[in-house]
Amino acid sequence: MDSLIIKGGIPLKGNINVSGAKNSALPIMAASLLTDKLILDNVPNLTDVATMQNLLAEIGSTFTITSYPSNLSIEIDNSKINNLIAPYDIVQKMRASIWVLGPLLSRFSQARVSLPGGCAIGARQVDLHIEVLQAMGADITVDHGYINAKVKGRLQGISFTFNKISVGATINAIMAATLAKGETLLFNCAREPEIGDLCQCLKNMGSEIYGIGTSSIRIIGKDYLKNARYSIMPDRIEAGTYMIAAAITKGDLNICGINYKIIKNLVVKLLKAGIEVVPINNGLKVTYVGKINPVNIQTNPYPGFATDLQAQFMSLMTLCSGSATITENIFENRFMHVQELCRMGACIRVKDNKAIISGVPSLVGAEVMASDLRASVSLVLAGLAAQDQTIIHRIYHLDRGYQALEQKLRNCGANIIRAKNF
Ligand SMILES: CC(=O)N[C@H]1[C@@H](OP(=O)(O)OP(=O)(O)OC[C@H]2O[C@@H](n3ccc(=O)[nH]c3=O)[C@H](O)[C@@H]2O)O[C@H](CO)[C@@H](O)[C@@H]1O
Ligand SMILES: C=C(OP(=O)(O)O)C(=O)O
Repeated sequence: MDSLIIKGGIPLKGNINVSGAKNSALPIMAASLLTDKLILDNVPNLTDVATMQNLLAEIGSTFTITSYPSNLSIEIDNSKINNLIAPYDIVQKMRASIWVLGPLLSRFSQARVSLPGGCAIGARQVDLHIEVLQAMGADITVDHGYINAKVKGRLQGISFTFNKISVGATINAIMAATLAKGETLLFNCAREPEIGDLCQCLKNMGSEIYGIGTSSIRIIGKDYLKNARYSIMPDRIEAGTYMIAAAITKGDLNICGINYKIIKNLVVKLLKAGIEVVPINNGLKVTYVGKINPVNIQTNPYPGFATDLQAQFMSLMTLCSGSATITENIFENRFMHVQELCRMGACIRVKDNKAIISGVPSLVGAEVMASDLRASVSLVLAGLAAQDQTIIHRIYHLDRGYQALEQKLRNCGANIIRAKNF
């Protein structure tokens, strides 16, 4: 298994271009099942994208992929779908696989999808996905670890209120509703920008969707959707990670290709921490100016502070001049990085869903283990700031969500290499 070796203590300086958003590319690839052909531009070159491609190929999709230095264009042809089963061996690799359920059911009236199960960050149920599709008329049973869904004819438009905010369930419901009979009203929806991106793509495919970006979404179901082309939005979590990299390494980075508005919550917290963040042409300039103040954060559904940036922000707070509290409200087990950060000299206490961080003057390199995607990158950030050498094992998680991570960091002065089978 690959490892990363980082020699820390170098302030990062330069430009980093933000790639397309993983969490937008994945549902949009699944949404392609609602039509015969979808061409996607600015797709990030990530293992999760390859996993979604494998899953769709299993279902019968074919692909024409053009690889550019900074992204992929993917043409998905779904005109010969021949298998409505999403098998365990692919689904267990990636939770986002659950997003083929809504489109398959809505377009082909049935689907059998392996339960995605839990993962390192929490149990991650799919009850809301099932509930909303049942409300639309689907007959759903779970057996032998699979969700079996079918509907006589078409799904029906409904009025439905989610009893909990869920990105995934909102996405499955929206996709299913685009081909349902009649109008669907969804309340208490997640408002993440990636859901807006999906909706814009669905509109290009001929969907009628109102309330995009709000918690109440109205969809007028269509008999069919048409072929379309769409460019994936920039990855706000990747952008936020590099913004924190500038701060934690006492550096100065231009993060290019990100809009301030979708990352405002992090900007506000970085400003409070005493980090300078200013808009530049097509992005943000992030500069360390001599201090890291303690700042408390609480993760919450968008527009709250993103849980996908919690681990990275915790790395930054390990070096703050005081004590900061981080509260994780989305996932019940998203503090796997704490133990590893402590191996590097951080001082963190966890009580229930709160981590109390007492800032230390510096971190020291150590051998650490990556447990999930954002935990992994939080260790990279800590390693970049730490004295001496850090070795991070099990880094395959990083390739799920960070395109060309080492290259982007090296371009800004980082001393980071990947060691094979270390
Ligand atoms: C590929 C992708 O885009 N993943 C993102 C998506 O994950 P995902 O879509 O899985 O996250 P959800 O918003 O659905 O989950 C939020 C919470 O709701 C719970 N829940 C969810 C569904 C359900 O049926 N029942 C239930 O109880 C989950 O266990 C979790 O505690 O949103 C998360 C929250 O912003 C992000 O961290 C992930 O990066
Ligand atoms: C949790 C994440 O992804 P997933 O939902 O695919 O596990 C993430 O991107 O941080």
